[in-house]
Amino acid sequence: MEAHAGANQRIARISAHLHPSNFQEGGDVVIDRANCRAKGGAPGFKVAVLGAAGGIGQSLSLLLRMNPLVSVLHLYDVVNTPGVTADVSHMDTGAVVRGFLGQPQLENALTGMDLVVIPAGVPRKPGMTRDDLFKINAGIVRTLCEGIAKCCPNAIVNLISNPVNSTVPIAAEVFKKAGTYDPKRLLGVTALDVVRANTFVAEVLGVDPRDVDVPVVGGHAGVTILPLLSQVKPPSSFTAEETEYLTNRIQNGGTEVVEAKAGAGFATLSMAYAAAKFANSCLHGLKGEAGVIECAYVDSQVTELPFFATKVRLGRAGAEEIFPLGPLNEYERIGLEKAKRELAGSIQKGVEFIKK
Ligand SMILES: NC(=O)C1=CN([C@@H]2O[C@H](COP(=O)(O)OP(=O)(O)OC[C@H]3O[C@@H](n4cnc5c(N)ncnc54)[C@H](O)[C@@H]3O)[C@@H](O)[C@H]2O)C=CC1
Ligand SMILES: O=C([O-])CC(=O)C(=O)O
Repeated sequence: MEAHAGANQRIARISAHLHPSNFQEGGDVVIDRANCRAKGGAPGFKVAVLGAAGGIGQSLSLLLRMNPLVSVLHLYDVVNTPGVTADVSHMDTGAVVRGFLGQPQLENALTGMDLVVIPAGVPRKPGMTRDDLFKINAGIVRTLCEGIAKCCPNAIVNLISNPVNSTVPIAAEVFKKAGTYDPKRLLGVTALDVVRANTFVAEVLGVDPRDVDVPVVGGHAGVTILPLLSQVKPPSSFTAEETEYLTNRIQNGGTEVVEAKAGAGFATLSMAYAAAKFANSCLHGLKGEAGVIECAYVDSQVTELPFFATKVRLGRAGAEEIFPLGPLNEYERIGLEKAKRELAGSIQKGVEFIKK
């Protein structure tokens, strides 16, 4: 009889926590195995997704919940997190999932996190450039980074929100202002450019994309996306036409998807895949594994610019080593100059947004 009553109480507790009204009442913990008989929760890292209810955020949350290195997954957005959290929580994987809705719950979403992934903000529409998103996304990134500086200053940050070339400098300035800036922990996510480059190069070579590794340096917009085809692994040579075709296609991969979706969206699925892959590398780095290498847009001394994407080695402290560009051919040297000219302005714009 008593056991029966206990079970009923447990069930009532779970049902109450699942009710969407919890989100409006400021109760942030929604789906938490602490309420269940089996406590669950494998050892691992605590990861937050900010913008979790969006096109990228939803698929990314799904993929992160499948990652055995994630023990706690916090899903934060200004809309729709109750539904996304309930949905993702039904997956029979290990991580505890908690949802957080709206600015008043941002601090709870961030407290104690090891890794914060940010796909929050508006995406572009056909005809827009990534820079057209600056006005709205700059303010969103500032607010979220202020929260990170306050609640989890030691977390690794994976910044996806566009324009990445400017939002990373914005985040850096926010952290500097707060006195928490550690350049190694702030990573602009350019992984989709690498994923695209590997795919398109593999198509041309007629090989499996999983066997291809293309370094993509610079930034994440148009000519600032610079694939180094002379450094492709396995070593390969390309004709001038192939080089031109591949460089253009990699630089305009985002626009290719925006146009194909014809107003109904932008790259969300491939981006979620790329972000999950990149976050996974960050977690392997945090675990202390050796030889974890990815391209990322970081605080850098590789060029005269304060931020630049190159290969980095990920470790317990974040981007522990930043690799030089390596030998470039003439085509790449010209591309590099173009990339730097555009990047300089984008970086300046981000810095001024916080300093003004
Ligand atoms: N770095 C990269 O390679 C790529 C970056 N992106 C960028 O990622 C961003 C998100 O894209 P999508 O997911 O497709 O857009 P989306 O509009 O589908 O989702 C964005 C989400 O952010 C949320 N959001 C807005 N303001 C917020 C705030 N203050 N706090 C928390 N969440 C907030 C929205 O409610 C929405 O759920 C865009 O800026 C897009 O340009 C997209 C593809 C590739
Ligand atoms: O093109 C966009 O706006 C989204 C993006 O950054 C990409 O797909 O690379």
